[in-house]
Amino acid sequence: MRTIVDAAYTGGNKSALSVKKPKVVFVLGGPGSGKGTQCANIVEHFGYTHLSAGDLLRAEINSGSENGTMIQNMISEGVIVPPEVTIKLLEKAIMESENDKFLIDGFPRNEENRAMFESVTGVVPEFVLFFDCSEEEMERRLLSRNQVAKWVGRVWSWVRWGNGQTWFEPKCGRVDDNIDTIRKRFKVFVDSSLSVINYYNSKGKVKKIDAGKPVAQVFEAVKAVFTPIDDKAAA
Ligand SMILES: Nc1ncnc2c1ncn2[C@@H]1O[C@H](COP(=O)(O)OP(=O)(O)O)[C@@H](O)[C@H]1O
Ligand SMILES: Nc1ccn([C@@H]2O[C@H](COP(=O)(O)OP(=O)(O)O)[C@@H](O)[C@H]2O)c(=O)n1
Ligand SMILES: [Mg+2]
Repeated sequence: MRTIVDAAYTGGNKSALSVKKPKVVFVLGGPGSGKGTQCANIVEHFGYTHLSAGDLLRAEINSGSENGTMIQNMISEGVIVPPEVTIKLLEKAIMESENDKFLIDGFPRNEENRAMFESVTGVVPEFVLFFDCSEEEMERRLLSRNQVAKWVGRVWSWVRWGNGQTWFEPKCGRVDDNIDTIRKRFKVFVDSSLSVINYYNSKGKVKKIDAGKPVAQVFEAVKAVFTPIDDKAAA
């Protein structure tokens, strides 16, 4: 059965989002710049729903969908998945939510993502939050995210098997948080994603945050962006 979301891709019909008209903020920045971490804070303080494009794609792999193998291969290589796949997942998540305010994290990652999202859904972002961070710092964070995931896996298998000698090295963490794929993801960010940030910058929509600082300090800067002007005057 054709759903209203499918209809958006089969020509002629209006996208479901052009009817819902959600308020959208794009959250962009290199891999490891802290998008997911700060989105969790924004959700808590400002009532947005967080949609991570990467998380939606990983959930699609785990659901056993027909696109799963293709997505898995592309993520392992650090390349960008065809936009119709990612947009469909975002549209579905937005339509299934009762909220009307969304942080879209890690999307659009190239011009094709951006142009198709705007033309299919008719939605333009309120603004774009850009986490600016050096590659050295992002690399450190991603490798440490991988280490933390591995230790969590080891402890989990220790608890599960009840002895210190695990029978297997658990496969934990993200397949793309290894140094080779991290470097490829940095290259994709510079070659393809920065142009999206430049595009929105030319429209005066980019709020740039220095993301190289500790989490709490980054969030202070983020809060200033989200706090309405009236509230700032009253504070
Ligand atoms: N400001 C920060 N300082 C140090 N580490 C951070 C900071 N923000 C996030 N991290 C850590 O860096 C890693 C990547 O953060 P994450 O939010 O997943 O980034 P992204 O979604 O942009 O890849 C995580 O392990 C996270 O705990
Ligand atoms: N718009 C998007 C977002 C993610 N992805 C894929 O998902 C991977 C992980 O994205 P992510 O946003 O979870 O990664 P981080 O920037 O959070 O580290 C990317 O390297 C791409 O392979 C994509 O193809 N298109
Ligand atoms: Mg992330």
